[in-house]
Amino acid sequence: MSGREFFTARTVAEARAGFRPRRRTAVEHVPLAAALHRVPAEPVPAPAPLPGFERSTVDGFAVRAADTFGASEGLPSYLDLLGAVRMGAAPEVAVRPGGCVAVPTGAVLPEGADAVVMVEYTAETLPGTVEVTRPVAPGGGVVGADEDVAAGAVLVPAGRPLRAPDLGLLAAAGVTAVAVHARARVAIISTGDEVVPPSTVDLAPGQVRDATASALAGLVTDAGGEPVPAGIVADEPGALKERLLEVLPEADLVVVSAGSSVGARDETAGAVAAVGDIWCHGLAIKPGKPTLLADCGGVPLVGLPGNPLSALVVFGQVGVPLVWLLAGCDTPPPPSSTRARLGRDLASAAGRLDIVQVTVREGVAEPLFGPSALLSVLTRADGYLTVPEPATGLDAGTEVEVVLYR
Ligand SMILES: Nc1nc2c(c(=O)[nH]1)N[C@H]1C(S)=C(S)[C@@H](COP(=O)(O)OP(=O)(O)OC[C@H]3O[C@@H](n4cnc5c(N)ncnc54)[C@H](O)[C@@H]3O)O[C@H]1N2
Ligand code: MOO
Repeated sequence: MSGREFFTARTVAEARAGFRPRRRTAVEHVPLAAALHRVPAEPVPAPAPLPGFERSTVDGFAVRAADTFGASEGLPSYLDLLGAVRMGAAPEVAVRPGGCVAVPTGAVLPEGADAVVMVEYTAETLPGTVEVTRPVAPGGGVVGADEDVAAGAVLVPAGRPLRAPDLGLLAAAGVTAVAVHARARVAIISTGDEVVPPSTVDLAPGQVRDATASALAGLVTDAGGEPVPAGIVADEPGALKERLLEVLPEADLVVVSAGSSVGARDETAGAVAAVGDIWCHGLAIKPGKPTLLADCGGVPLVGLPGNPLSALVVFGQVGVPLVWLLAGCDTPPPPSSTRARLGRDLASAAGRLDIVQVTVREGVAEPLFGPSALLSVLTRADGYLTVPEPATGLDAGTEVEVVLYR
């Protein structure tokens, strides 16, 4: 095989299914205040039922439902008002046949009652007597002692990033710390003789500031990972291998941008082959074909195309799911998306996944064209659509799903 061709090219679907490291980050305990979007390492069971007591869900009167059957505006049921339940306190009075007890929303249901009639369907025309003008069924206006969560049931599952309501449920159950996977540490290496740090004020002819590393760090953070900046490596034989050997022991994932294409100075594949096994070199995706995936002694490595736009597109497709997976999350939280009509025809090649940047205005997705060398195509896009691997294109007017950037 000529050294100027990609070898072991794969589809994105193959990479997602087959390039799945076994490695997972360690488990740590974090307080609820630091647990948002973290991934529980184990399901968290409820230590006790929730809400823990039978509870009114309305402001009204606790009753025996049977005492209200047949009640109407014309022929109300008349019940003796026996007392009231205070919030946050045990009831001091029970409901007996023909009686009722005033209860606020959320109060303990007094003994003897099996329903709460809403205050709107009652009137206190005589002191001590409550007229009920609408029947309530047994269980109406009440939640059971374990209706939210039964004792021992799962409050939050393992492997799904915690959302705001999860924190609320854990707090309600008195669980104030959670065992979660540590954030995946993602070492980010840029390569190229022309690439200089963003802080460089005056550029020599041909130099470019490192755009990719900062943007990748953002994607890593968004995916719950911890970006570890690992600098810029020149296109010198041996330099990348040396840097890889430095960062690998401390990383859960290594990302190398540029140098994986077919140019004479493209050193990435050689350096990676020296420290690990290349799983694929060349991915059937546009943009982003010069992508490399490797296993470096259990640490996955993603070699990205040099063009920053392509690097970010590929990292979104194959890198972001890895950052989640390494931290124990099999199924990353779905991005928000919207349906739109495609504004014009799109051509594609069968067997290749196309990622097309679009704007969305009034339900129409308009593709943004331009070479992958232009990063601003990404900053102007509202989101992207995909032309699936088997398709040869999409016709204008087709309904498409646009994944939105946030
Ligand atoms: N003969 C061919 N030439 C190219 C092909 C091809 O198939 N045949 N593919 C093109 C595609 S597509 C891409 S993408 C690039 C990828 O090349 P490399 O991964 O080897 O990357 P470089 O050549 O080093 O860089 C490409 C481009 O990106 C700029 N760059 C690189 N790193 C950064 C960074 N951190 N920040 C900002 N800009 C960066 C670099 O200066 C180059 O302009 O190859 C095409 N060529
Ligand atoms: O794959 Mo290049 O990554 O299309 O710009």
